[in-house]
Amino acid sequence: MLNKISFVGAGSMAESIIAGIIHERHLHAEQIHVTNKDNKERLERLQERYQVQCTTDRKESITDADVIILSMKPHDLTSAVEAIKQYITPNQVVVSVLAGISIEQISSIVGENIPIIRAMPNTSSSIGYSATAIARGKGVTEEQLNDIISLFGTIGTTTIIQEKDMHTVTGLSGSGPAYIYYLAEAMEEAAVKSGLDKDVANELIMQTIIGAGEMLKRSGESAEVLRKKITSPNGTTQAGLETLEQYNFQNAIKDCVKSARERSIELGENKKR
Ligand SMILES: NC(=O)C1=CN([C@@H]2O[C@H](COP(=O)(O)OP(=O)(O)OC[C@H]3O[C@@H](n4cnc5c(N)ncnc54)[C@H](OP(=O)(O)O)[C@@H]3O)[C@@H](O)[C@H]2O)C=CC1
Ligand SMILES: O=C(O)[C@@H]1CCC=N1
Repeated sequence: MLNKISFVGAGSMAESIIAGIIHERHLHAEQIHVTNKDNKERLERLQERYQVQCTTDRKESITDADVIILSMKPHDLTSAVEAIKQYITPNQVVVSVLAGISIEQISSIVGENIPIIRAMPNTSSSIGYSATAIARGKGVTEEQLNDIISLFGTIGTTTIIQEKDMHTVTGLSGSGPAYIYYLAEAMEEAAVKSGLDKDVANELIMQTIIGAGEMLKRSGESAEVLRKKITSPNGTTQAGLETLEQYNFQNAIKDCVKSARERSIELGENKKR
């Protein structure tokens, strides 16, 4: 049972999780504490929007928190943790949503005696639709793990994975919503170019994506089978898919996920910012 959670980092991902938790009423706003580097306006905005406890006082934010959620960019991890480390105790659990950074790396900065969990949510958290992968570090108790599963469970699905798979998951479902939005942008542009009203196009695209997602979830059939059911011989879908093939669409997607995965590895190796 969580009484206080503390976000260190108040950007897009922190806000998506906060919005989801508040929306699902998993915790009261006053149980959620948020701090960032130095952007006071951003903290004020979050406080106004969600009534969460925003402060630049790191001691106040960290002390007595059951969970500390690290939600800064990977290159800010060391400086952010150095500033809060003195207030973290072994009965707290640190959850990192950072791409690429391993539990071992976090542990070496936070302290070997602090339990650490890695989570890879996505921005659909804000409406309770995240696909969150969770990897457990050494020293995390069953109770702490269950608390974290239940926290992320309020903002979408949770899947326990081995930490070695975190780079792949980051490139797949962490970044994944952006690939879908990119597709939606192109579909909208094509529709508008053919004379369709933008709002009409958006309504149809949106429902098409939701419907396809729900079919994948509920029909019990594979993506391939579902695709084939739409593709009449010599019909419109076939014509569309043949064009995608000419552009090597599937290879582009495979390379997209691969590049994101490789970037996650690179972030962990601290090669390039
Ligand atoms: N965006 C996404 O879809 C996803 C992101 N992630 C991960 O979440 C993390 C955050 O990403 P995102 O929210 O997009 O990033 P943003 O750039 O939107 O936010 C970063 C936040 O970190 C804060 N910060 C920087 N330095 C410090 C510090 N020293 N102490 C405390 N806070 C600090 C910033 O504060 P200030 O404004 O004051 O500088 C800002 O609030 C990344 O590690 C990313 O890999 C994971 C899954 C999905
Ligand atoms: O682009 C990024 O690095 C982060 C991690 C996953 C999604 N956004």
